[in-house]
Amino acid sequence: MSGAVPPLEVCDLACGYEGQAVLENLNFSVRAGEAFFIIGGSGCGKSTLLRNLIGLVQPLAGAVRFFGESLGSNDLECLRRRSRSFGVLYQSSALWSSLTLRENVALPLREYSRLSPREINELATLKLSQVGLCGFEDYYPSEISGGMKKRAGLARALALDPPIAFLDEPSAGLDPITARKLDELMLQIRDLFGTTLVVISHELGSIFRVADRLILLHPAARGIIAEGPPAELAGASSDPRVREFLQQAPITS
Ligand SMILES: Nc1ncnc2c1ncn2[C@@H]1O[C@H](COP(=O)(O)OP(=O)(O)OP(=O)(O)O)[C@@H](O)[C@H]1O
Repeated sequence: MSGAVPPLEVCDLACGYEGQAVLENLNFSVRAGEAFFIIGGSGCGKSTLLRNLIGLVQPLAGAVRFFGESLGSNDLECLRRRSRSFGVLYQSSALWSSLTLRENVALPLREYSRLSPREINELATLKLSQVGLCGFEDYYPSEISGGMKKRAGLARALALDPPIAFLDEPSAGLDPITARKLDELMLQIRDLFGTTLVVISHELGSIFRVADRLILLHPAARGIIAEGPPAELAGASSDPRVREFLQQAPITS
């Protein structure tokens, strides 16, 4: 794996609003096939960073590279390249309420693939079954639970088999059992499909169950104060801010 171009690389990134940096001098890279978490307390800039990573907002400085390439701004060709490079599960799941789950998952396939309508239907059905929603293809988002919405959003994020999936606070608003099942699903996706997961989270249970490595953001530092495997950082970091954040959680396998 060493020497390979990383799926995601962030170089000297500064991001913020109206010229004011919320985060600066960010440098990190994500390895192929890992579950990489971006964590930190409220207001440290997790969502701001995510918006910059997925191209919703242009960085104040620096670069975001997918497999060594900057994906540029928002013309149609860039959007196509982005849709092939990564999928996104938004915090709200962002499903279209007037479409069934199958139709929601079919949307990116209609937009960015050359498959026939029949193939798109079959693939959307397969994607839903891969996230445990077999039998719910014709349901509307209003007819399913919060956990099922997250699964459907994940199926849509993975519809085009992107090598990277960004997941924004996937367990937010879920009860502990549903959150745990979603964690298991994330691990299955990483292990079965080799998808590189970039997960925004402040759910410590999820961090310790799923993350291979993480970066911890801190608002006062306007950047990264720790990087590495969660258990290693919780046990060995000399920075009290890191221990304070990570030691609130029971460490589970
Ligand atoms: N659209 C915006 N315009 C100006 N400032 C913003 C905007 N969105 C966020 N901020 C500011 O940027 C900082 C980081 O916010 P951000 O939402 O990225 O943090 P977060 O870590 O995602 O927080 P949370 O966990 O509560 O969602 C905060 O000080 C916030 O007030």
